Amino acid sequence: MALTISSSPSPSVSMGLIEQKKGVKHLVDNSKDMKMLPAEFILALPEAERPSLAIHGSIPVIDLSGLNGSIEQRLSTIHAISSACAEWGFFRVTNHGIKSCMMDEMVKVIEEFFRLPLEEKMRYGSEDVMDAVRYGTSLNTTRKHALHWRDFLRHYGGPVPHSYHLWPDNPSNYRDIAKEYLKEVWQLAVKIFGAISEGLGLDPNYIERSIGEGTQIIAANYFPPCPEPNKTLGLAAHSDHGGLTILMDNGIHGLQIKHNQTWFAVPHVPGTFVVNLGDYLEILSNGRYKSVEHRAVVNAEKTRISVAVGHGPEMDAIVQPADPLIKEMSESKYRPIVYKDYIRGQQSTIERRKSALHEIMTSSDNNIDD
Ligand SMILES: O=C(O)CCC(=O)C(=O)O
Ligand SMILES: [Fe+2]
Repeated sequence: MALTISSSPSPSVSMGLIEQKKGVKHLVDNSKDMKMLPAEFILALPEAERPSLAIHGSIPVIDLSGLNGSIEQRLSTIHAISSACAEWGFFRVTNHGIKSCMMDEMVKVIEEFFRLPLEEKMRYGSEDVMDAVRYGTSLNTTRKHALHWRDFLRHYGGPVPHSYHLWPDNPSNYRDIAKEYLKEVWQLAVKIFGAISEGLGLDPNYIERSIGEGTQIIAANYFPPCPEPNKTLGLAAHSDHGGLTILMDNGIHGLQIKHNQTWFAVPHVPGTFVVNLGDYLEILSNGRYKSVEHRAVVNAEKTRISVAVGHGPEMDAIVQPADPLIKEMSESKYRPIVYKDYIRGQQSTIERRKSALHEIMTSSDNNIDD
């Protein structure tokens, strides 16, 4: 069922448009002892999809040190990654080579950014989904929809971050820390892309070659405590547009993933990353792997921060299934599309889920609800 703006009368208070655009941190900071969720945030979620009903589960855990081990270890790690991609589309990585202190430092500087006065953050305010740097709130404030309980900072990274000079210069160490973090995360993504290529029976460099210079986008999400967390979401169900997202948070639970039509809560495990497949890999694998819907739930007590970094092809690349996989399956299950057009379309939806991907599927027998 679609998420729609609740039509039932709500006893909650209501906010003006200007106030809405100031975001949820500002709202919470300026409302003493808020007990009720403002009506604009109430999401009409089907009963079975209530955040509190998610099952506590565990996703596959991949020890990446296996990729540098003996031939047997390497093959068994690649096999474990392929199975995780086919069965879950989500896995946790350990021994990934990024130091915990760097992860902590990144979360800390993001937290400092969100703690800046509103005017300072608004220097990066943008409603254009393609802008290189954007501070904002909810999902898409240019269109009327039930608001999401999150503020965000998004910007491009990449091995050579062309937009570096546009990134926040306050906190003063933000650029240095983010640059270093994004560089390491990029290398990690390339390593996993290599294993996924091999698992798909492709040349080990196939995906790396396909993404070329690539596109890396960081989305730092800030979810303050919410007065009625079961009535809204920090981020509603969506799949990511890129190939791989590498995600961490500040230790506060909130990520849920849809697996076999059931929402699973994914716990925080210190020092690890959660990796998920996005639409680009579903397309490239010609549907062998599916991007997975996930969402962020909020809680009444603690602020949650998550840092998601997506990795996809160059903006002007034409996204389509890998040739060898089209030949193997005797059909192409997705229509070619320029990646930036795909992103623009996906980011402009308000009922996100996997709607953008469904638009480019060539046959209706693709499992719509996977
Ligand atoms: O907050 C989370 O755990 C998920 C964030 C996410 O899915 C995103 O930014 O795309
Ligand atoms: Fe996501």
